[in-house]
This record gives sequence, structure tokens and C-alpha cells, in this order.
Amino acid sequence: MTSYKTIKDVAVITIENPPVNALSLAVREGILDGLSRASKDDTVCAIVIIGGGRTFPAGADISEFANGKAFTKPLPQIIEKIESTQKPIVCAIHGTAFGGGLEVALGCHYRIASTRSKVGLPEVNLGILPGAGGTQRLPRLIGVWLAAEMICSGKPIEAVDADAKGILDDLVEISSLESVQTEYDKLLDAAITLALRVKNHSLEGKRVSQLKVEPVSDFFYEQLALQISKNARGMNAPLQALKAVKASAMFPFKEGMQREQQILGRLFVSSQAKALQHIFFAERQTMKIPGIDMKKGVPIKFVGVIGAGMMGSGIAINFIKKGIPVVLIDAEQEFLDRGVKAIEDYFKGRVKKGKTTRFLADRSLGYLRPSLHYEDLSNVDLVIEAVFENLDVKKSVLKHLDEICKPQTILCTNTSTLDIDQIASATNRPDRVIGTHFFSPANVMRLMENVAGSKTSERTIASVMQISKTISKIPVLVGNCFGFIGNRMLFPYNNQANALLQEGAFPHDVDKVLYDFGFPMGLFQMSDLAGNDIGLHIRKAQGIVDPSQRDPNERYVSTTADKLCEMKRFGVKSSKGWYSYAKGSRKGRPDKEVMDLIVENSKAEGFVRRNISAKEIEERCLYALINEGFKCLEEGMAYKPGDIDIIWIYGYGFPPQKGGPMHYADAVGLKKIYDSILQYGKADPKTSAWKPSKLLEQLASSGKKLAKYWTKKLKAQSNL
Ligand SMILES: CCCCCCCCCCCCC[C@H](O)CC(=O)SCCNC(=O)CCNC(=O)[C@H](O)C(C)(C)COP(=O)(O)OP(=O)(O)OC[C@H]1O[C@@H](n2cnc3c(N)ncnc32)[C@H](O)[C@@H]1OP(=O)(O)O
Ligand SMILES: NC(=O)c1ccc[n+]([C@@H]2O[C@H](COP(=O)([O-])OP(=O)(O)OC[C@H]3O[C@@H](n4cnc5c(N)ncnc54)[C@H](O)[C@@H]3O)[C@@H](O)[C@H]2O)c1
Repeated sequence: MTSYKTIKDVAVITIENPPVNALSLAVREGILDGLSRASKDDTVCAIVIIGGGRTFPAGADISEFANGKAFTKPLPQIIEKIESTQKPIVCAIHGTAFGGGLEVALGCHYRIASTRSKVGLPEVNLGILPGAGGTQRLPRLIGVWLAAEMICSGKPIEAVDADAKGILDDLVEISSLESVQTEYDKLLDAAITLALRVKNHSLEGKRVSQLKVEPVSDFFYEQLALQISKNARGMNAPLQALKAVKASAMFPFKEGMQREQQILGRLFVSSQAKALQHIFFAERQTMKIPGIDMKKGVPIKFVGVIGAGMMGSGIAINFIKKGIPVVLIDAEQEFLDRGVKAIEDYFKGRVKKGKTTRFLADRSLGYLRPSLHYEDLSNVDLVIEAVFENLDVKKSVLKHLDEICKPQTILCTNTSTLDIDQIASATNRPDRVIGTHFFSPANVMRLMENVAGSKTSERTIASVMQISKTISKIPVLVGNCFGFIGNRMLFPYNNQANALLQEGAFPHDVDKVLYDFGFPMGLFQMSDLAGNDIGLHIRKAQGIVDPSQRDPNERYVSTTADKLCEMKRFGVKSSKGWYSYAKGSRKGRPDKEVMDLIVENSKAEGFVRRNISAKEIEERCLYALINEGFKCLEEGMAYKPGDIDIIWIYGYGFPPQKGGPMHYADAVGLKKIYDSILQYGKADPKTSAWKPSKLLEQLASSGKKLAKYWTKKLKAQSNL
């Protein structure tokens, strides 16, 4: 986990724990051992600590938080040992010196870094704080203002910025073209040169814990706390981290450390920390799918996109930004031009905001080739259709592509509701057909539901999962069912919200509860933003808008939603929907016309309106959502509970500090949820969404947790 060598009388401790050199117990032991050897060896005049491979440690080993290993030879003690060593220690940073990695660096006497590297303290994203002295040393080194900003936001910064802030002593210039090995060699060389230069210098002023902190006024803390409450609404860790930073300015180092550790202890066991750490791993687990070998994927170097509308143009941006050439096709010149303009405007906007340079924007645009001719797709490796949501149109597009594209080309559909198998049946290569469900705006939203049809091959799945990663998406493989996972779960959730209106609630009552739960907005606000006509379109396709075609045994909850569309209350785009909006504003106000309509419909549909508690609103919306999630798992449409959590966090704004619907279900208790579902179902027998999932029933009665049960199940499957 670490290696030790001497170069020109400088001891070099190299941390070797790929892929990110996390500071696991064996690494901590290795550092201690290296320090001890170097201290005892009289020929050694100074020490360098460096990360092997691609990076300086990216932090403590997060997997040690749950198993308790983090408490053996804890990192704060190791850093204390580093700092108190009598020989100068130079830390050499490349890659990502994050969390505990940066804290190790702060314990060293000198810090140099490659210009390509980044440093940061992202612990708040895991529901904790920099707990190895970061909250006490960083303010001492760069002042409370800058340190609090870095610690409370969790955002990493570039080495050049870190140098300007005073975190680093020197930078080692490395160009973007140089290999990681060259970067490492140059960095080590520079670190040894520095170590030899300072070998006889006094360490006075070089131990950061001994530096003084300039106090700042309470006004500063108040302002930052306000900002945090707005930007990280519902998150505990950033405000707690601010308290620890404040302690650095109020107390001597030792006492400040005690405060930091006390706060860390409380955060460590919090439900938010568990939820956020679950999300960290779940996000990385989406690529691990039983039975799919990701190495079987084929490289995708040339892409086609059909349909230059809202989705097609956004999809194309993802690829050209990464230097992957795209042929963008539309049926009409006018629509093609509109799509190209949208893409150009996107890059212009980025240049204007300083997010990219004109040169890089032009380079990306150079990868775009607009065309009206399908023949230009003959050589692409993968093509994504984003034409109108109509089965016949999509089938004819796929049939045409099957005839034109080379036999190996993967054909993807961006449908949000149609059956992948039916679309694939139009081709002679159903094994190479797959759904790639991008979320809108496709160039912004990171989630992708990749939908495997019954004949989609392992190679197709692996190729599409990999290219999704290449374009910086978070891909989740899902099964082929109506609405896939995200929208399928949205139906019962939305259904309960509308049912609550029939029984006595108003849109702002439901939305407030969901907002307070942690969603960025409630369901009715979301519907107004997306356009209420979308829901109507789906209900029409399901044949449930016409009362004579409905199943009399299924409760219909959307009368008001249907009428809103008749009244042209489509939402924000028409300045009125469930709420009314001032021109150009997205902030809705409750509208008397809508409230009167809701009351009128309740009466007409035979409901006696009543006061509905926030608890009931929350439970009914969320438990209906969770029940559907369990059904997706038991039917094999979702492969892991964590996949569902990722879909709901990245696609629908489920609060990450609650870990996603399935993690939240375990936290609430499956028996409680199951019993409530039975109760709500008894009161509302005509809502099929209240039929409890068999899997939920089984786990609730056996007292098991979903996460544990599923991990065991997957392990058993992989051992078969
Ligand atoms: C006397 C006092 C007594 C008191 C006792 C106190 C005891 C407790 C002490 C605790 C001290 C806390 C110390 C510290 O403040 C806490 C931390 O450092 S928390 C960690 C902070 N770091 C991060 O959050 C960084 C996380 N990682 C990343 O952001 C990214 O991985 C990356 C580094 C930017 C690299 O990105 P990619 O190249 O895309 O690679 P992946 O993300 O896919 O990761 C690859 C692989 O590595 C695994 N991994 C990444 N980081 C960690 C980690 N920190 N720990 C464990 N594992 C990690 C990741 O899961 C992937 O695994 P795979 O999926 O391939 O299995
Ligand atoms: N809009 C969303 O929020 C969203 C989200 C996810 C998925 N989707 C899906 O993405 C697809 C596209 O949606 P959109 O909102 O971009 O639609 P859109 O109407 O904005 O764009 C469709 C484009 O396809 C073009 N087109 C139609 N038939 C064509 C053909 N045969 N050949 C070439 N071009 C053709 C049209 O001219 C138009 O420019 C739909 O399947 C939709 O369900 C949409």
C-alpha cells in the first residue's frame, strides 16, 4: 500500500492504493512506518510524500466509515505525526488531492503540485466534514473566508487557484499533452529538489497548526450560513462544517481539533451521512450489472442523431463536446437549421459566461455535420433517433436506418414511453437496438436510462453504457416496461397528488409538503414547468380521458388536470396552469379559479372535502412511489435498489440527503411502509397502486432491510 525508497538522501514515501490511493488502514500504517524509518535513518535529510499512479490520495477510504476501520490508527493522528516529524516533509500533489488527501498535504511542511492537479475538501457531499484537521489547518493557512468557502461548498479548485490562495508553495508546470508517468517523474524531481533545498531550514512557521488565525466578524458567519441554507437546503454537514471553521478562529489548535472531532462524531452517525455515502457508491455501481461484461463494449467513434428538435440538439451537444463527430439529421431544412442554431447558441452562451473559450467552442462545433440525408449515416457506429413520439414514425425511421447503416451500427431510440421490442422489430438487428432515454435538457441532465429490449445483446448494452460514461452521463440500465423506471414510478406518485386534491388538498398544500421533504419543487409546480399538456397526451394515449373507455374499477383522479388543459392552462408557458404566473416568471401563485374548480370537481365526483395533514400527504405520495419501486425490482425491471435511487435523485430531484426512495424506505422501516400501504389501500380500494408489492410484503414480514437482502441476492447470483 506504500513503498519506501531513498533518492539523494531524501526518503520517498509513495502511496500505492489504486485506483485513487484512498487512505485505507494499510496506507496509514505504511505512512507511519515510512516516517519512522526516515526519522531513524541518519543519512536521510528530508522526506517526500507522493501518490503512485494517477493521483495523490483522493481522500480517506469511504468504505472504512461503515465498517469502523477508520477508527484504527485514525487519520488525524497520522497527520499529527507527519507535522511533528523533525525532518522537513514535502508533499507532491498530482491528480486529485481531496478530503483526507488534502489534509495530509496540510500536515506536511511544504506542498508542491502539478498544474494539472486539483485540491478540495468534498466531505460535506458525504454528509461529514474534513475530520482530520482540515477545518482547523486550512483557515490557519489561507484565512477563514477562503477556507470556509472551500469547506462548506465542498467544491474542488484547480492547482493554479490553490497556489493563488496560498495553499501551495510551488507549482510544477505540466502540459495537457504529457503522460501521467511524465507528470509523476517531473513532480518527484521537483519535490526532491525542494526537499534538498530546505533540508537544513528551520521548521518554524512551517507547521500549519502553529499558525495564527485572523478572526472575522459574526456578520461573515451569518451571511455564509444564509447562503448555505439556500444553496444546500436541507443538508446538515455544510452548516456544521462552518461551526468547526468558526472554532478554528476562537480556540487554540488543540481545542479546535476537539470541536472538529465532536462535530464529526455527530455527523458520522447521522442518517444524512449514511444516505449520501450510499449515493456515492450507488452512482459508481450502476456500471456493475450481473451478467454484463463491460469490457465487451465496442468503441464508438462516430455518431448519428436523428431529429434536430429539443432532445436531438441537446443529445448532439454531449458528443461534440467530447470531440466525437456527429451527423445531425432532420426531415425538414427549417427544423435542422433551428436545431443547429440551438447548438450554436449553447456554445455562444458558454463562451459568454466564461465556461469555455471561443477556440474550444469552435472546435466542438467543427465536429457537427448537419444533414437532410440519411445516407450520410452509412458509416456511423451508433445512431440515436429523437423524432416524434409515435410508434409508426419511430419504426419507419429504424427500418430505414437498418437498411442504410453498416451491420455493426447500434440503433438507439430516445423514446420515453414506447416499447423497445416493438421498435426493434422493424429491423433485422434487434440485438443491436436499445433505448437511450436522455432527460431534458439532454445536454444538462446527467441521468440516462438505457433500456434493454428482450433481444438487446450484452455487447450492445456494454457499448452504450460505456459511451454514456464517456459523455459524462450517469447511465442506469433498466428493463423495457411502460415509463421504464423513472416515469413508471412517477405515475403512482402523481396519482396520489391528484387524489389528494379530490379529497380536500390544494396544489400548494401538496407542493409545500414535497418541498419541505426536500424536493426542489412540488409535483404541481413540476407539471406546470414541464407543460400540463404532456400528462394529458399520455392519459389520452392510455385511453383514460374518455369516461366511457375507463376501467370502472379504477379510480380516476385527473378530471381537474384534464379541465386545466381545456382551459388552456398549460403551465408556465401559458402563464397559467395549476398556479398563475406573472409574465416571464416561473414563480407561481395559487389561483382562485383553479381552487374553485378543484372544489367543484370534488363535489361533482362525490367527495366530502376534509383537512388533510402534512403527514398523510407525504406518506401517500412517497409510499405509492416506493411501492412501485419495489414492483420494478421484483419484476426485474430495475437491477438494484441503488439504481432506482440514482434515477430519482438525478432525474426527479429526490433529496440526496435522504438517499433516494429505496434507501429512504429502509430508513423509515419496511413494515411501517407496508402497513400504511395496506391502510391507504383499504380506504381506497379502487386505486391499484395501493396493491402492495410482493417483495415489500416479504421483507416487511421477515423484518429484513432491502439493501442487505439485495446485496446477498446479487452475491448468491454471481456465485452460481
Ligand atoms: C484522536 C482522534 C480520534 C478520532 C477518531 C476519528 C476517526 C475518523 C477519522 C476520519 C477522518 C476523516 C478524514 C477525511 O476528512 C474524510 C475524507 O477524506 S472523506 C473522502 C473525501 N474524498 C472524496 O469524497 C473523493 C471521492 N472520490 C471522487 O470524487 C472520485 O472518485 C475521484 C477521486 C474524483 C476520481 O473519479 P473517477 O476517476 O471518476 O473514479 P471513480 O469515482 O469511478 O472512482 C474509482 C473507484 O475508486 C473508488 N473511490 C473513489 N474515492 C474513494 C474513496 N475516497 N474511498 C474509497 N473508495 C473510493 C470508487 O468507489 C471507485 O470504485 P469502483 O467503483 O471502481 O469499485
Ligand atoms: N421533450 C422531452 O422532455 C423528452 C424527454 C425525454 C425523451 N423525449 C423523447 O425524445 C423524442 C424527441 O422529442 P423532442 O421533444 O425533441 O421532439 P421535437 O418535436 O422537439 O423534435 C422532433 C424532431 O424530429 C424531426 N423529425 C420528425 N420525424 C423525422 C424523421 N422521420 N426524420 C428526421 N427527422 C424527423 C422533427 O422535424 C423535429 O425537428 C421523443 O421521442 C420524445 O418522447 C422527450
